Amino acid sequence: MLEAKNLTKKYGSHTALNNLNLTIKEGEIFALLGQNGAGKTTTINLFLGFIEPTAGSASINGISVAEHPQEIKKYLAYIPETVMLYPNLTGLENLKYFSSLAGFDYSETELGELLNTAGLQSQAFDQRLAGYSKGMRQKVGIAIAVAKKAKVLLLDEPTSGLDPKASNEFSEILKRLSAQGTAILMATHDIFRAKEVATRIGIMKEGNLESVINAIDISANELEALYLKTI
Ligand SMILES: Nc1ncnc2c1ncn2[C@@H]1O[C@H](COP(=O)(O)OP(=O)(O)OP(=O)(O)O)[C@@H](O)[C@H]1O
Repeated sequence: MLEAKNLTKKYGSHTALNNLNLTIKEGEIFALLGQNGAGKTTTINLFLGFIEPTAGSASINGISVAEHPQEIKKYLAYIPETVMLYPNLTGLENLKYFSSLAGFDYSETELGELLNTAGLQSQAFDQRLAGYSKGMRQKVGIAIAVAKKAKVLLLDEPTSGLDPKASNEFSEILKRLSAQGTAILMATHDIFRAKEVATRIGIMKEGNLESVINAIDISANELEALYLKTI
């Protein structure tokens, strides 16, 4: 579970995130929409402990990120817009390395199963990352998250630059993870994807979470209209 309580980040006199109150429960996918500079990445970075809040708190499974930055790493996985892995290692080797850092020692068969579950084609397992497409790298990122048994997944524009098929596959994997109880927070510019994959959608403007909608209650067209009205 992710929880923000009065979470605020200021840079000098500029408020990047203003008094965010938000709870994302197990099995929920929360999509954050908003223009460039609205505060989406700031929110994710506060949950990751990359930056310190000016006020308020971010917690993961009830543990304060600012007070226990190392402990919360056990529970979460992060997939940035561009997954940074070792280009000279294969997909399998990257997965082995990153899961071992998290304390898991998987067999070759288990590593293959994890990559398979994340949707990577088996002929790519032993190819170097340098030759992977963005979609393939995202899949290794997902496999690492699953290997770590992450309870919380943070994603920053994960589908930007993915072709529609890769983006669709990615959404299906997220839905599967949420069905298994993972709490997911995803910043995105893709209104259609947000409607399709999320359980709830938040629209941010100038550091404020202006509206929160249940995805089931709104069509993609209505969401787009609300987004344009809000920003
Ligand atoms: N290190 C920093 N120093 C000063 N201002 C910053 C810093 N990081 C972010 N900001 C400001 O905070 C605000 C929120 O930025 P943030 O990156 O969270 O937006 P975003 O919604 O993720 O935008 P994008 O869609 O472009 O990724 C912006 O006005 C940005 O300029």
